[in-house]
Amino acid sequence: MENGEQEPFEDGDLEEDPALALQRLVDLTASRVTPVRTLRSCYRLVQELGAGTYGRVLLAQPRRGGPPVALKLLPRASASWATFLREFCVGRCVSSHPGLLSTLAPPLQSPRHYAFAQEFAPCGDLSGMLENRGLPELQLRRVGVQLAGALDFLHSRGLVHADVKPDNVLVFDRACRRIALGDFGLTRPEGCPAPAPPGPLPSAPPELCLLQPPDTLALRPELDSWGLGVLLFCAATACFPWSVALAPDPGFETFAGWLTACPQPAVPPQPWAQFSLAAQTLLRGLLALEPEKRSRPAAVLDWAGEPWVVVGARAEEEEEDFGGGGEEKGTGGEEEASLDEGSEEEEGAQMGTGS
Ligand SMILES: Nc1ncnc2c1ncn2[C@@H]1O[C@H](COP(=O)(O)OP(=O)(O)OP(=O)(O)O)[C@@H](O)[C@H]1O
Repeated sequence: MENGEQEPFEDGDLEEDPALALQRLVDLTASRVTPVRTLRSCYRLVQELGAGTYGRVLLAQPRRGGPPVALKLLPRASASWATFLREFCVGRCVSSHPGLLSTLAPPLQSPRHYAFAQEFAPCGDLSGMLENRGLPELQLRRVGVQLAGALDFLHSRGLVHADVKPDNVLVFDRACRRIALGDFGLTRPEGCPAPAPPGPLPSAPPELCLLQPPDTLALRPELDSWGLGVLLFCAATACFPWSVALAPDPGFETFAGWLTACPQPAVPPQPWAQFSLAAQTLLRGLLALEPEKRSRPAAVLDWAGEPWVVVGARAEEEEEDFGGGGEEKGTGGEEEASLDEGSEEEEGAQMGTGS
């Protein structure tokens, strides 16, 4: 923290009871949020990086120097103080792991926004890299291994991410030597009640899709195993295996039929036949229909030394495509970018006009 007081975070250690420890951190952090008249007093706001359900993420250059950051803005009109503090605290607690996006102190509040900075990923999120085609074999396995390590770390701290999907994987280089899982907005201690998803989500497991509001489900790490299985499928094929993990979705029915067929067919149905036997075994484990039978994310490591995709083996030049410099986002020119109205209206001016 900037005020020189010791920060209440101990290298990802959430102590004996993660829920109690997280609440203690939230309580301590509440008095340490720095009020600012405008975010522009601390940052030069460069461009919008993305927007989600809860807020916007801006590329920002700290005025005191240092590398550019991704500044997450949660509008005070819609985001609760507790939600903001919890997302910031979880992010700080897990920042020591390279597979989890680092969150930077201090948390800020301006008249219209709660905000905190995270390390900036120059290649954006994984869904942006999957617009036309799946990742080449090498990158695919790099993504799998890093996410397995990240989730294993999170679970060992008693936390469940609960929102593993391509949009939440940030990419630092197009060869995927470093990727990191971000967006800890839904991350909670294991055992916390999870509500039914607001609508059909392709990354949600069957037990969550079956929930009828107001019923809830206790969060378990197996939820993230399922999310990881769906994500690996997406990363390999550039599409989701189903719209929702419920019958009568045809993609889900095909998969569930393959999983439960007795005897097993010699060749799996499409689209699963494009995976190697190693990857089929991995995906069947991560995507087991019953949560208690699901593999832990670390199962990825058992299969990381073998090819995962057999059909449409990619040409070498494609691999090189992904290894190059690519379309990294920079900090732009010297001028501040003009962003949509609504970013910091309290400042009474569009970005690009003030300093
Ligand atoms: N550190 C970062 N570096 C680069 N881009 C980022 C970074 N963080 C977020 N983004 C971009 O902003 C988008 C939204 O970020 P984030 O998922 O944190 O917001 P959200 O409102 O919580 O979204 P969601 O609706 O998925 O919950 C990401 O999908 C990504 O494209």
